[in-house]
Amino acid sequence: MTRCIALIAHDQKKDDMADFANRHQSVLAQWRIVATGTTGGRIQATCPNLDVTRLKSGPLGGDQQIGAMIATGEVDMLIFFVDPLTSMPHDVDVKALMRLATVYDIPMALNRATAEILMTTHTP
Ligand SMILES: O=C(CO)COP(=O)(O)O
Repeated sequence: MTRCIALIAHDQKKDDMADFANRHQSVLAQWRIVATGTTGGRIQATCPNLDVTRLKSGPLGGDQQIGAMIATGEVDMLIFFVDPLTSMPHDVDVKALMRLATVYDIPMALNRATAEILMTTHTP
């Protein structure tokens, strides 16, 4: 079964995520991709050939959905470009997602430098 990668970016990091997805399009195409709603929309607009399953927007439960998918073994790797300089109403959801990625010990990149490494070291 194709392994699944989750892609998420906070608003200030969405340009970065769109660029990242564009540059790694051929590798990402080998994964099943899930994303929070707005991030997924940006990725699809930049990379129309990628098949992206869009969940709810982060503040409306998208982080929690991805956390649940980690808990059920449906998400194998998380790339989350976080904005460390803006406070978020759904900060508790973000923390819960990171906690579950840690509990289930899946590869998790929270910035681009680490995401770049995961793209070269982890295959679906
Ligand atoms: O807020 C987010 C993650 O916490 C991202 O959600 P969106 O991709 O819907 O903006």
